Formats: sequence, C-alpha cells, structure tokens
Amino acid sequence: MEAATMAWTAAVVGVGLVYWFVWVMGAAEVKGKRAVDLKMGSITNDKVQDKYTQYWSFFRRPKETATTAASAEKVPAFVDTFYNLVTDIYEWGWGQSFHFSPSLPGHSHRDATRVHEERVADLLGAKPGHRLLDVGCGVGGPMRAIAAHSGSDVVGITINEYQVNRARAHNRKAGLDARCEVVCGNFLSMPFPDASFDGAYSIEATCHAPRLQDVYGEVFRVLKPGGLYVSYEWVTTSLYRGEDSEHVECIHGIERGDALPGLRRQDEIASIAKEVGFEVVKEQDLALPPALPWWTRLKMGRIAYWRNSLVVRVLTLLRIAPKGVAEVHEMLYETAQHLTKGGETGIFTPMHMVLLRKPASAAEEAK
Ligand SMILES: C=C(CC[C@@H](C)[C@H]1CC[C@H]2C3=CC[C@H]4[C@H](C)[C@@H](O)CC[C@]4(C)[C@H]3CC[C@]12C)C(C)C
Ligand SMILES: C[S@@+](CC[C@H](N)C(=O)[O-])C[C@H]1O[C@@H](n2cnc3c(N)ncnc32)[C@H](O)[C@@H]1O
Repeated sequence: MEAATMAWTAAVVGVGLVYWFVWVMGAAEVKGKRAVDLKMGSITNDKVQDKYTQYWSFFRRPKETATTAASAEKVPAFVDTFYNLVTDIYEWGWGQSFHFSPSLPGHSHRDATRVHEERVADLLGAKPGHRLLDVGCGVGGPMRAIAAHSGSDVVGITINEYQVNRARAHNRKAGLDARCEVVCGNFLSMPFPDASFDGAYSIEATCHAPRLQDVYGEVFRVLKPGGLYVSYEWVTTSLYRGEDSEHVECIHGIERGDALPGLRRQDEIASIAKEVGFEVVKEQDLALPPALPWWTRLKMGRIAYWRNSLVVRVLTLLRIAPKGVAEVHEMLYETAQHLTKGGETGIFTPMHMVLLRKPASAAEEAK
C-alpha cells in the first residue's frame, strides 16, 4: 500500500475511533447528554476552576460546616455551586435520576431506579388530581416517573437554576410539562403557601440541609392537614463507630464529595420529624436484606470511570470541556470509592425511608 493511502486509512480509522470513543462509548446511560455537551451548569468556562477550589475549601471539613450559624447559612450557595459542577457529569454517567436504588435481579438499572421512585408514589397513595411536592428535584427523573405512574401533578423545587432548565426541557420532551412544574428556590424557605400540597417527597436531597428541622418544618407547613410525606435519607447506621478512623474517613469522604454539611444518624430522623409535628407512620432502611446491594452499580462502573476520565481529559485538552472538569470528575471517582465502602461495611445507607403524616386538624377530625 502506498504511504499516502496508508496515512489516509490511518486518519479515517483514527477519526472513527475518536467518534466512537466520545460520542458512542461516552454517551449517557439515558440518551440526551453526551461527553461533548459537558458544561458546568451556569458557571462560565473561565470560572470553573475557581468555583471548584472554593467548593473544596468550604466542604473539606464537613462537620465544621454546619456547626456555626454563619457557615450553615452559606451551605445552600455552596450546594448550588456543587450542582453547577456535577449536574452534567451525573446526567452523562448516571442518568436523569440522581439517587441510588436496590439492585433488582434480571432488571436494568433504569428499571431498578423507576421501581424505587414508584414506591414513593405508592407510599403516598398518590392519584390523579393530587398535587405533590418534590423537595430537591434535581433534573426531574423521579418527578416524571411519579407523575406517569400515579397520574398526580408534581411541583419540584431545586436550588440550582441550571437543573431547573434541564428539568423543564426533559419534562417537555417527555410530554409531561402540563403536569410537572419546576421552581428554583431554597427548600429551607419555600415560595409556596401554607397547606398547598396533598403530599410531598424528597429523594436523597434533605441530606444537604444543615438542620433537618428546617426542611421538615417547611414541608410540614406546605402540606395539607392529613397529608403524607416520604423521605429517603442519607444517614450513618448503628454499625458506624466514631472511634474507628476508617469509619470516620469513609464518612468524611462521602460528605466532602457530595456537598454534605455532616451526615445524621439513622436514629435521629424520626425524632426530628416528631419535633416539627409529624406523626411517624413507618420507618425502614430500604437497603437492608432482602434488598440487594445499591452499591454494585458503582462497583461495576470501574472500566466506565477509566474511560470517562480519559474522555474528560481529552475534551479538556481540546478545550471542548472547560478546565476543572477533570478535577471534578476525579472528586466524583473518589466519592464513589467512599460510598461503596460505606455500603459494603453497612455503616452508611442512602435510603433510610420515613413515611410521615401531618396530623389532621382538630376541626377536621371533629367532622
Ligand atoms: C444523592 C446524591 C448523589 C448520588 C449519586 C447520584 C451520585 C454520587 C456519586 C456520583 C458519581 C460518582 C462517580 C462518577 C464517575 C466517576 C463518572 O465517570 C460518571 C458519573 C459518576 C458515576 C457519578 C454519578 C452520580 C453519583 C453516583 C448526593 C450528592 C447527595
Ligand atoms: C442528589 S440530588 C437528588 C435529586 C432528585 N431528588 C433525584 O433523586 O434525582 C439533590 C437535590 O437537592 C437539591 N437541593 C439541595 N439543597 C437544596 C436547597 N437548600 N433548596 C432546594 N434544593 C436543594 C439539589 O439542587 C438537588 O436537586
């Protein structure tokens, strides 16, 4: 073969490989987010590195973050920065639902995710005509599954404006925009009138609140009397030992890589719920057997992480992805190791479920 022909063949194969690697291999689990579309939320490209450094210095010592009122007040703004940094990477590498779910034998991750979300709708007894609140809605994966499964209308709230735009676009694409609405706001002080929702839920979101009382108090206020609230909480379990340095490092690793101002203990959740006025209807760690491990999806992804890391580095080099994305990706890789360890040792669960009821008012009870 002539040298020129060989060079052309090599070039065509090379371009083909890059295309396959970035567009095909690098495509999201749920189509719609490709590696070449990775942005950093509403942060402009030149600010990504700075914002990441600021985020990191704030959450480096997670327990200290929530202890003073002044730093607790800053948490929502840093959580917003965190989601600017990670939202596209999450969508690209995980899909539109930003949470874990127990594995289901013989079923895809997508099915397992949907079943975990539909369980919320079933616990709430959601039905057509109901207006539900999704507290910390992300880009709306759960909201769409719950609206489709139950026929209810859902209003989601998230602190991150970039997520609001993503969620609205996904809602339109799914033909659910008439029943799913998304609002940008802080769940510690929600822009909704008292008693305006029939039911509410939060999936792996309230762990971002410095004080759980504040977000539970707000949910209590906006629920109608008799209304139900389901929450999937991130907590340490009774197996966690504060004097074991490996346990401490694992939990700190989870807090640092997930913008958490200090994980709560499993046994604190129900008492906080009662403190704000809720009745506790049911409480269960959905990660416990017979449920199958939620962390196997993280463990199985090692080759994908390696590929993603390479894709991110190449795209940064080509200036397609902003500088700083590789560091954010590395942080997520590390947090995935801590989460896996937390799951395997059983010291951590991301799915401690509580089903709470706002008591019916005395007037209504008397009817
Ligand atoms: C509830 C929260 C988020 C939970 C999960 C959705 C995310 C926690 C860790 C994330 C990930 C870790 C590794 C990433 C990987 C390196 C990358 O190549 C592709 C995306 C990841 C798999 C990413 C996906 C989302 C998570 C699993 C918190 C924040 C309260
Ligand atoms: C891990 S994501 C989970 C999203 C969604 N529940 C899901 O399962 O896909 C956590 C969500 O909580 C939101 N959040 C965190 N702190 C918040 C706050 N103070 N006010 C409103 N939303 C907040 C984030 O913006 C994000 O959407």
